[in-house]
This record gives sequence, structure tokens and C-alpha cells, in this order.
Amino acid sequence: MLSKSYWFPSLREPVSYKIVMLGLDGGGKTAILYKMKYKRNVQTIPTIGFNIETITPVEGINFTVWDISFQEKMIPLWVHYFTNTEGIIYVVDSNDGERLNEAREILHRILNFEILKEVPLVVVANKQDLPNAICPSEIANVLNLHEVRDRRWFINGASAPTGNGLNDSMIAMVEAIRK
Ligand SMILES: Nc1nc2c(ncn2[C@@H]2O[C@H](COP(=O)(O)OP(=O)(O)OP(=O)(O)O)[C@@H](O)[C@H]2O)c(=O)[nH]1
Ligand SMILES: [Mg+2]
Repeated sequence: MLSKSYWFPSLREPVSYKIVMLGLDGGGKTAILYKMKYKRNVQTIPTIGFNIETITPVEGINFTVWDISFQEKMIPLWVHYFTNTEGIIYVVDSNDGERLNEAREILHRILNFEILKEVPLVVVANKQDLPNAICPSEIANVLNLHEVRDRRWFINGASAPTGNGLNDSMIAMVEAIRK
């Protein structure tokens, strides 16, 4: 017999996952969040604290995305945001080569949080629309991603204003979580 959910797929409860979105200030976290949520380009201002939005990367799956502002002195307090996190999105400004070392250091501090052990990571190499953007494979090298062996990780190029790569990044996250 066919199950009820086959006939009434919209009655099926979506599965929800909590995702934290982190990265240096100005990398584009909030621009990405609002582009995914509202399909519009929103003029952002630096985030104070955090934003939370629910997005649906694929039918039947919800991501509750916590877009957490970057302030180095706040890092120890992030642990309070990290409870029950099932995915980490790390946003990098691909156009800012000067801050890539800092981006690497902060990323690895995040990955060292015990509470985030084995939580999958998707790095979004953002601002690929800018002419001097560094390509994702080069960013993967600078961030030492190949040394990350305790979790699944992906890197994707993206651009908040064009929207390119955002969907692919979320699909990568869905796959990383569900495997
Ligand atoms: N060209 C270009 N500009 C972008 C892109 N993403 C974000 N920006 C711009 O970069 C600036 C910073 O973006 P935000 O989304 O506010 O950055 P954030 O990571 O949320 O920064 P904090 O809230 O300070 O942590 C804004 O002026 C955005 O319009 C992108 O992909 N391409
Ligand atoms: Mg922000």
C-alpha cells in the first residue's frame, strides 16, 4: 500500500537543521543570507550580534541559518550559539587576499571547538563576481582545507549579488549532513 505521505507530500513535516554561518567581518554572510531568503540584493550594514533566517535549500529540508557577526573578542562566547549545530558555513571574501591568513586562523579556531567536532563544513569563496577574486581551489590551499580530516568539507565559489554558487553551496551542505 502506498503511504499517505506519497499522496500528500506537502503534509510531510520538513526536516530542519541548524546551520551556523561564520567568517570575517565584511565577507558577505548577511548579503548571502538575505539573497537566499528573499532572492533580492539587500544593502547590508555590519551585523551586531546575529541574524536568524529559515531557508529551504531543497523541498522537505529547512535550514535555520544563524548568521553570526565577527568580532575576535567574541569568539569564546560563540560556544553558546553552537549547541545542536549540524553544519558550518564559512564565508570568505575571495577578493581580500590580505586577510586570507586571518581567515585561516579563525576557521581553524572554529573547527577546534569540541562542540563542533565532526560537524560538516562548507566554505563559500564569496565575491567571485569581482575581477581580482582568488579562485576557490587557491583559497582551499591557503585555508589548509586539505588538512581537515575529521569532518566532511566542501568549498564553492559564490557571489551574493549574482546569486551564483549559493544554491550549490547549500546542496553541498545537505549532502554533507545526510551522508
Ligand atoms: N561584489 C560583491 N560584494 C559583496 C558580495 N557579498 C557581499 N558583498 C558586499 O560586501 C559588504 C559586506 O557584506 P555583509 O554581508 O554585510 O558582510 P558580513 O559578512 O555579514 O559582515 P559582518 O556582519 O560585519 O560580520 C557589503 O557591502 C556587501 O554588499 C559579493 O559576493 N560580491
Ligand atoms: Mg553581517
